[in-house]
Amino acid sequence: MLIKVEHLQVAYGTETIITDFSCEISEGEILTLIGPNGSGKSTLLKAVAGILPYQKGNVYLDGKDLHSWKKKEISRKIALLPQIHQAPEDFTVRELVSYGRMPHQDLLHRDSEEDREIVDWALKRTHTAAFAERYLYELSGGELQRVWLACSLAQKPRILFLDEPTTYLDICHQLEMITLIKELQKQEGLGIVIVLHDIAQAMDISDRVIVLANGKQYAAGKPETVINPAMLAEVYKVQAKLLKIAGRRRPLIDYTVYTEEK
Ligand SMILES: Nc1ncnc2c1ncn2[C@@H]1O[C@H](COP(=O)(O)OP(=O)(O)OP(=O)(O)O)[C@@H](O)[C@H]1O
Repeated sequence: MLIKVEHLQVAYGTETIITDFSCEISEGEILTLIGPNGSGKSTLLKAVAGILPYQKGNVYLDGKDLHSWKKKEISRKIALLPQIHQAPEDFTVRELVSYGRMPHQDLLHRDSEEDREIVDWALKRTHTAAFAERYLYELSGGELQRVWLACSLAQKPRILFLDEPTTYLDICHQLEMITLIKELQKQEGLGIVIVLHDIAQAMDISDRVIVLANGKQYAAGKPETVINPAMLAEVYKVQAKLLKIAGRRRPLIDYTVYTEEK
């Protein structure tokens, strides 16, 4: 286990968003966070990645309290791909991805041969090498999403936090992203914590699922155990049927929104 979270509490001002949250995160597994809008998923990722302060509880990275790590050291182990990204549009793709190497560099060691090799590897891994010399403003939303993933990979982290990485992608590129995430887990041994709104995708991709509701852990476990009609009714207020399909490892989900009885 690489990350251990104990009784975490995170607040914005006087409003507590995460209350008493505990979990463990290991390399080589895909852990998916699901939960309604505003349930605290992004807040949780930011706090565990050391970007947002937390008010109570403990986070241990490699057995050491997160507060005792320098930000740069955390960034060599955890890369967070947020929902919203900002970068000057006059950056080229390669320039942006090269920024992923910063946690491994200092003033005397900038842009080494190894850095360039890792940037090339990240571009290749995310199928973005073909437009490495283009400016960011020349990319589609889906291409840009993959470039940001390349930037996170260039950090060479052991754990990747991905906040809704499929949201702006068409169905083909969503599937491509999901396949890439599975490859990164299997071939690179990365631990991946991913926030998803698509429950079927969560069912398909995850080794483990945590359901967050109102800043608390509602349920955690294998996707086929955690994702069930009772959870979907209570947490998401939808009626759902899980449909078993021959040849598919996990069921499909058919939803209906509850309607007021006349
Ligand atoms: N910087 C901030 N200051 C104050 N409140 C915030 C801030 N960021 C988020 N919040 C609030 O914290 C709550 C949880 O937000 P968060 O973004 O973590 O939820 P989420 O589960 O990721 O939501 P979504 O699925 O909509 O992305 C929301 O009510 C949000 O309005």
